[in-house]
Amino acid sequence: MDQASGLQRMLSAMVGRPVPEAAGSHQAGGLPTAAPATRRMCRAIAVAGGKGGVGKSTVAVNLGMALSAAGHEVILLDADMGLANVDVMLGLTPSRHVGHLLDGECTLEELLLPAPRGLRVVPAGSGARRLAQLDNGEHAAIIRAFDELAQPPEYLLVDTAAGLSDNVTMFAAAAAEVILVVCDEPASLTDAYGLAKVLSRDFGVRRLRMVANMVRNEGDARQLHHKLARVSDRFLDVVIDFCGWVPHDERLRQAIRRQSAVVDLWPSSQSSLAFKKLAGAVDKWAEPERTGLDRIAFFGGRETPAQGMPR
Ligand SMILES: Nc1ncnc2c1ncn2[C@@H]1O[C@H](COP(=O)(O)OP(=O)(O)OP(=O)(O)O)[C@@H](O)[C@H]1O
Repeated sequence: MDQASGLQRMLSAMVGRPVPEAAGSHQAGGLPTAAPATRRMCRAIAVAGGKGGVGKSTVAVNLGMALSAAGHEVILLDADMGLANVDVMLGLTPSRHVGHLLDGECTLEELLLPAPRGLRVVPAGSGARRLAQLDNGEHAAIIRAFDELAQPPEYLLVDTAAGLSDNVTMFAAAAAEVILVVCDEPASLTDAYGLAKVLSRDFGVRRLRMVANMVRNEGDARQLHHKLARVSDRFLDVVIDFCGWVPHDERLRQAIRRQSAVVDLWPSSQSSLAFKKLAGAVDKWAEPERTGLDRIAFFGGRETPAQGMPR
């Protein structure tokens, strides 16, 4: 069995039906061991997933707020350029967005919008086609703007768009960590696999994390991870670690309708507790090794001042 047809079979088994063949595949490879380091490095975490509607923005907003509520300095960049939704989800009313930054009309500092629990948001701008098709120089300008912050955050959460556009891959590859949000739908698994393939093959990303969203319990979440990891272990040069799960929770939908984060509105709800647990897990991650990579990255090893106290 050649490698391509092997992948085909595995993908079909993963989603329970035949899957059209994708171009190219990769040999499995090793993962460099992450070196322990101090907890004061600025860390960028992209929240991605490939498929639309799997809960990327929900995870980015609530994980960001859970980290912020635990006393960390957190900025959330809405990187769904041109179709901003983080500000809408949180009921914020930005007067400027990333487009104004690119045009030199404001600094990144001036763009930061305060949200509940100490979270700060960089809005993406809505309805601007130009923002949905940024070129590499513009991606680099946005990423570099974070180097100019007088007080760099401890965490930068980057909420990426759906799909595999440069807006997704450039921002994801520039982050030290990438969380793939996956739900129990065949297209979610295959799209997450597709994104993992592009990030590993074209950008040299060697480790991803997976959060299972809208699942019933941890068993289902781990099963979902197993399906994805089984195929990626075999065909991609990237390791996908399980990093947590969020239950399907009606409270979460209600919070979104009220333009609030569930973590803020109903801190004891099932999903809020899951986001707090996820935040605790994220805060225990070791520093990733990204040595030898020749690409633009958020912060590039910059350190942040000492952490604050829980809010
Ligand atoms: N754990 C959950 N329980 C219940 N509903 C959820 C959960 N996670 C997300 N949702 C709902 O799913 C919908 C899509 O979520 P969200 O907008 O976060 O997805 P997305 O991946 O960012 O979508 P897009 O790629 O289109 O921006 C929202 O209505 C949200 O309320």
